[in-house]
Amino acid sequence: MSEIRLQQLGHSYRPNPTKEEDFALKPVDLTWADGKTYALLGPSGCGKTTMLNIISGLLKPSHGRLWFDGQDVTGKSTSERNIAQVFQFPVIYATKTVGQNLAFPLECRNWDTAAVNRRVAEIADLLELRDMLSMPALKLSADQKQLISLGRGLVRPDVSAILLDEPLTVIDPQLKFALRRKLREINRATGVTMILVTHDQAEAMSFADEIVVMRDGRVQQFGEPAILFERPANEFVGYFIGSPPMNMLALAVRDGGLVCPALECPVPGILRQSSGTLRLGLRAERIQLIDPRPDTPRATVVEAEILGVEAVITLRTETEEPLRVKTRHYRSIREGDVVGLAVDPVDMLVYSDGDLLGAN
Ligand SMILES: Nc1ncnc2c1ncn2[C@@H]1O[C@H](COP(=O)(O)OP(=O)(O)OP(=O)(O)O)[C@@H](O)[C@H]1O
Repeated sequence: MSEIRLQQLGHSYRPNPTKEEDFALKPVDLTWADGKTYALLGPSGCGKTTMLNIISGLLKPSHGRLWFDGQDVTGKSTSERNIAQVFQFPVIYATKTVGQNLAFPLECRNWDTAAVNRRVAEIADLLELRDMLSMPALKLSADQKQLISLGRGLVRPDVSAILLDEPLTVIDPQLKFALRRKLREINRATGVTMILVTHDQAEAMSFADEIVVMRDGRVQQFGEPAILFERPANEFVGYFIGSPPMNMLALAVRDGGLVCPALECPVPGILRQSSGTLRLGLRAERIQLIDPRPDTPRATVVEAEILGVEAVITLRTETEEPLRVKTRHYRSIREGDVVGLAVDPVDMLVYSDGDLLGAN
């Protein structure tokens, strides 16, 4: 198991890259600690698979170096790196039993039969596949087949990391939750580093200790799920993380201070000379709906989307800007109602030309 370090690692599929746009992955420095769970998250085409393939050794980067535990592995093959991979579709040996599938990587390394059986039993226990060892692998459900794919990686005690490329895509929604939890349990039990590629923010948030958010080949933010939610480094992260996305409201400068016309309130913030387009970022979960009073900002209810115990209320502010609020107290709210808004200044984030300027 290894610490993985990317040193100015980047990739262009073009022979002579000259401009930034030529890079599918813009050069980046990142360090992933041994034993944690990570997610690479971003929309289609943002460079997640390119980064994963460089780490696995399927793709040689055009720029930078890759280090595993201080050892330069940039030029090494996948097998020399000891990386295990789980893909979108389970990869199993269809003619073999579950046990034979798990044993195969060890037999290829010439382990003796007794040691193979011991290790296969250990891994089968961990994956809760012990009762199925003699069953044909083909007979298993899609989530169990994914566990076999994972098991074939885990069975090697020297595996550096397990890379998971959208492994939950073909899993039924009801089973996804259980399999995701199982992956985390396995990570905690074995201490093996896991890197999950996904475009699903909920999946990334519930799986990973830390998330790398990417867009257009560039790392936008790297951090714990709670930090990405509470302090998105830029408007894209605020939009991509959270459901609904972070609200963005226009800001104006009055008498040297910041004000939000939609909320009719001052916004604490550090204002620099160079400040460009200023916007206020507000999470839908941090806005309270109250009875309208003359001294509070108001908005009109456009629609309510009921999600069970809570609802997302879409409002139109007095400046005609849309605003979304997530609340449990929605039962008496009707379309066309005028409601009051309450926001704690600590929840106000100021963005200048898209980047976080300062939290208050
Ligand atoms: N073999 C290739 N040759 C040329 N360009 C490529 C190649 N593979 C990927 N690209 C381009 O590199 C960029 C990043 O692609 P990549 O597959 O890494 O993104 P992704 O985030 O994994 O997308 P998805 O979620 O759709 O798989 C895209 O613009 C893609 O078109």
